[in-house]
Amino acid sequence: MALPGVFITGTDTEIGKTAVTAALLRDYAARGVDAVGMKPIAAGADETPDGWRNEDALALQAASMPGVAYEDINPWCLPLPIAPEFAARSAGVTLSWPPVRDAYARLRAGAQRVLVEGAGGWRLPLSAGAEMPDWVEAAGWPVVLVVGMRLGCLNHALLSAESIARRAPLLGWIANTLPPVQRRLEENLDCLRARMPVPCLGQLGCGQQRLATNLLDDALFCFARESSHRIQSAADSMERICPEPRRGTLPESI
Ligand SMILES: Nc1ncnc2c1ncn2[C@@H]1O[C@H](COP(=O)(O)OP(=O)(O)OP(=O)(O)O)[C@@H](O)[C@H]1O
Ligand SMILES: C[C@H](N)[C@H](N)CCCCCC(=O)O
Ligand SMILES: [Mg+2]
Repeated sequence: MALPGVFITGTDTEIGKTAVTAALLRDYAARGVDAVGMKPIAAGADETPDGWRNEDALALQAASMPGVAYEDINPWCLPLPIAPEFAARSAGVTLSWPPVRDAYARLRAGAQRVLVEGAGGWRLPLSAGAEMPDWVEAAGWPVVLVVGMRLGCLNHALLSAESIARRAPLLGWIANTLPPVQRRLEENLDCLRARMPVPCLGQLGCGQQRLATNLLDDALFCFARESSHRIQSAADSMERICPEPRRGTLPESI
């Protein structure tokens, strides 16, 4: 079964999307699953002899299966560490979907899993008429929400889940325990487990490097099966409504 990429978004910037994505990639590697991380848009980069390089994209490349080109991991690498729309303006470029679409196709052709890290939070503006959810919808990526467990995360998590569900399938959420560990952490986790519309797929602890991928895989395979059933039933319905003409019999209307 061809699995779609999974879009990893977060309740904010700097809340652990990269830490969680890299930890998931390391667990896939330990399980012998060929997995690759992607950072379509990165804002904040250093100039190197090989070109501009972003630390998130490098971290994902390091945690990915070997031999993946940086340019496919990070098609849009912008020098300034600011909102990508403004960083693109400063760089004299306009963020567009085709380079991301083509790079993703190459990554997906060579890997069993592709984890696509967003930038900032879910509704990231990209240009005058586009936001990141437009690309996620175009790609058909299901979404996982990383919740940075810090004061304020309850509201951010619930609002993000509500907004994501309007545009894309939300597979689940992952708790990331950033330092310093928030007060009453367990009560915050219990509150989200009770209120979030989708299951918790794991928790990355403080300073941990690995995160089990089994719950993510369960949710992803379930999504892929349901999607293929929907496509098949739509095809079946079309067949019933307008069956292919049998050879040698032309419809009366011609
Ligand atoms: N579970 C954790 N334990 C310890 N440090 C963490 C943890 N999660 C994140 N951090 C640290 O917090 C900082 C922000 O994390 P990270 O870069 O993953 O955030 P992000 O959401 O990917 O940010 P951006 O929006 O810029 O992509 C980093 O210095 C990272 O090492
Ligand atoms: C530069 C930073 N580390 C992120 N890569 C980009 C964060 C974009 C935030 C946009 C916003 O204000 O919502
Ligand atoms: Mg990141």
